[in-house]
Amino acid sequence: VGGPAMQTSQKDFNNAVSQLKLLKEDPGNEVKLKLYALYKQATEGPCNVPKPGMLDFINKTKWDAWNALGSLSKEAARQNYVDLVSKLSASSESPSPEAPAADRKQPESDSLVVTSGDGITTIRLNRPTKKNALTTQMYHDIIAALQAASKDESPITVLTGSGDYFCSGNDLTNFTSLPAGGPEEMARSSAVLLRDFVNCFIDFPKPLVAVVNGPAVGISVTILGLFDVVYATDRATFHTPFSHLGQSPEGCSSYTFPKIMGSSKAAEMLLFGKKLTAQEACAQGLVTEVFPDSTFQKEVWARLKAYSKLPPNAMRISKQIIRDREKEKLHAVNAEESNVLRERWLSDECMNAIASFLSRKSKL
Ligand SMILES: CCCC/C=C/CC(=O)SCCNC(=O)CCNC(=O)[C@H](O)C(C)(C)COP(=O)(O)OP(=O)(O)OC[C@H]1O[C@@H](n2cnc3c(N)ncnc32)[C@H](O)[C@@H]1OP(=O)(O)O
Repeated sequence: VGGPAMQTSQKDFNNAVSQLKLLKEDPGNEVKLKLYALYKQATEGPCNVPKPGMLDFINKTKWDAWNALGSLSKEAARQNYVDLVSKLSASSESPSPEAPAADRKQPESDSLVVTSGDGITTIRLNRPTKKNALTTQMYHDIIAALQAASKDESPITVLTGSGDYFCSGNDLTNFTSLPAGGPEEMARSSAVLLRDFVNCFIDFPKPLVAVVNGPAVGISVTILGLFDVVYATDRATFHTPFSHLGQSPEGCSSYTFPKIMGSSKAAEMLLFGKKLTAQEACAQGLVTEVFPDSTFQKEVWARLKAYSKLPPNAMRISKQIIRDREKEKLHAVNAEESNVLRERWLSDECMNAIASFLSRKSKL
């Protein structure tokens, strides 16, 4: 680091600080945290202030990030800061690689990719380095993608993931960017977002298939109870660590899971966070069929392509008959679960669990 670091002048650093304010896109919380830490290190040197208390989430996370830079020199921190800002400026100026389809609003971030072809609209979670954890933006993008898919030409809609995970559930850093209204406002807006997100799955009018390409955690497991068909690789696992996180069930799972697998198996998952293998999830009715990982993609897509040639109106109407009987109940359950979670998110149990996940991160 010594050589190039020495070449970064104070002027380059000041320019980078100004350039950052001109970025067209929000770089996201993790990058902002990194920038904060590098800025502090570059201007004040190694972290020299007392660690904030456990429940002072934001300041503790910032402190952890700064402290994690250890004895990095001011010059090296300046260089890293300048490099990072220049990378961000370059990527925010590069044009989008794909022209938006005329009838579909493209997702706001590249963490979600929506494509259509062979009679199938595929919504792909595309944040593999974070195990496809769902950011707030991704919830909004999935809602928009489902609304568009409900009106598009494809008879079948699929949700799947990129990389080795299907999805690691809610991105736990979502809870660290507190709005002006503080934790209460954060909990309120998250509950509204959760309710709207789950409502889209309840109301989705066509066959909705989950292609579970790897382990699934939290909300990515619970919503499976609202899909019509769930295909899983034999590498997939399914767990909902709600109690570990001081949280409670969502995605209508407090209603769908007992119905699908019986109350005691559902309780083992929802209360104790028991992790199921793909075979177990299939035996309990949460998964429709399990495929060997080596042939998973080939077999599943071949089958879905064949199904997509079935008469689309017949499939919609059949789904409607099945779903309509349950809709009112599902909406009521969703509203209740979202309200309960709103309070849970403000509990010490939940705050401590999230703080503990975040401090695990900062040590990595
Ligand atoms: C507004 C609506 C709210 C709806 C609420 C829903 C409730 C839930 O979904 S509860 C479930 C929440 N999810 C979790 O508790 C999972 C947390 N993650 C993990 O336990 C582990 O990361 C893993 C078991 C998924 C994977 O472990 P592994 O050792 O293989 O990989 P890691 O090194 O831990 O992960 C790589 C990378 O990804 C980050 N990451 C993974 N999952 C999340 C997550 N859920 N939130 C935030 N970040 C996540 C992880 O920190 C690593 O990041 P770095 O490389 O930067 O360290």
